[in-house]
Amino acid sequence: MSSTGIRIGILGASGYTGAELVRLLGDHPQAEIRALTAERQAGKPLGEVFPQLAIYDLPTLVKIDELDVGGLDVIFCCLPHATTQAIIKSLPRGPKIIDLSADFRLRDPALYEATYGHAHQALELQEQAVYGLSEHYRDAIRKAWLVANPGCYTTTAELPLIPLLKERLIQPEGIIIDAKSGVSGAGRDAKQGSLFTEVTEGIHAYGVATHRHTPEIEQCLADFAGRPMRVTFTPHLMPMSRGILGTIYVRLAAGISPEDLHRCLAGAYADEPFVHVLPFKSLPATRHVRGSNLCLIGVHPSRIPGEAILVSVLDNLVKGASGQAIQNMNIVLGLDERLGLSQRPLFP
Ligand SMILES: NC(=O)C1=CN([C@@H]2O[C@H](COP(=O)(O)OP(=O)(O)OC[C@H]3O[C@@H](n4cnc5c(N)ncnc54)[C@H](OP(=O)(O)O)[C@@H]3O)[C@@H](O)[C@H]2O)C=CC1
Ligand SMILES: CC(=O)N[C@@H](CCC(=O)OP(=O)(O)O)C(=O)O
Repeated sequence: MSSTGIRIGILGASGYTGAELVRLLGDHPQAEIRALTAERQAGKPLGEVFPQLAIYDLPTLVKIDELDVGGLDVIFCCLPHATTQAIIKSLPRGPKIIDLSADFRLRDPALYEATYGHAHQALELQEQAVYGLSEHYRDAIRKAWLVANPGCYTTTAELPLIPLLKERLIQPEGIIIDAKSGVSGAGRDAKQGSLFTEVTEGIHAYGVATHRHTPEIEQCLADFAGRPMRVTFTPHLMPMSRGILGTIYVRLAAGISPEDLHRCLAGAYADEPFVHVLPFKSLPATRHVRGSNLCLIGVHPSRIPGEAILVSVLDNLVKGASGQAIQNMNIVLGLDERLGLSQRPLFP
């Protein structure tokens, strides 16, 4: 291992986002994976849990209390909600932390409690966390030691909406986000709702009017709209392993056309390596981003005058989680944001 390498620990490496980090970091020229943790799978080589990762020379999975934090530059935290905050609080300070859970995303403690059903266990850390939507919080991320990586649905919705709200091209009221996700978004843990028989050959809405990503989306959009935001967000579970597609209905501001929205988005993301706006009226599909850190956005006129439809897609495990986490690590460390993220979409 090179002496200039970034020494990395991954907490929760036996889960989907942890495994995805290992896959992606295999292409990062400076990443040195020094520690991997698991709970039930502790004691095993990661290649036994995920045979596709057996090609890498990796440390054995250990429990978190066996971790040597002092030897690490960066920790990716891929643990379940609520578990995460107590664990991060207990770690010695030093390494930069990129947290993939929802624990440090909501800034208002009362909103956190109302959304997650319990009081936050590490409010002093919450105040120091920076929201990690890379393209829009870059300056704050550069200075952060604790990055709250956004949720997968939230990234899908926020990337197309932020430039339009910032430029006042759409009305802040009446935004509808209809989103569909693959089942890996629910994690690897065995759950009734993730069973083949519950998911195959069908689609269903869930979390209607209550999903915990709604306040996260509203908090982020309010940062750019300069006013409180309320949105309608409905997630659906699809019979596919990866991918999210968000169809977003917006009302145009006075005198604005759907073409203006397209021009704004294309301009806003022209220099971004991971967000790409398709030609006007072209629409993206989840298979166009599978396995990559890309978010693709399409803009289409509505049949209803004064309205427009946006379609946004990403891979929930990459731009929606582990890919964006690596992008954030690169920002925090002052590296080229693209390092380790050159994977092309796997099509079809
Ligand atoms: N899946 C997705 O698309 C996305 C997930 N996220 C978030 O990222 C985080 C990780 O998600 P994901 O990888 O899907 O989850 P998984 O359920 O697939 O993995 C969870 C990991 O945490 C470990 N773990 C579970 N409980 C404990 C505990 N009490 N102490 C220590 N380790 C524990 C598990 O170990 P073991 O299996 O060995 O018990 C496993 O390695 C979650 O907070 C999730 O909400 C964010 C964006 C997208
Ligand atoms: C399909 C599915 O179950 N998806 C998850 C969201 C996963 C994710 O991005 O988000 P968090 O990090 O906030 O968990 C859900 O609806 O809760």
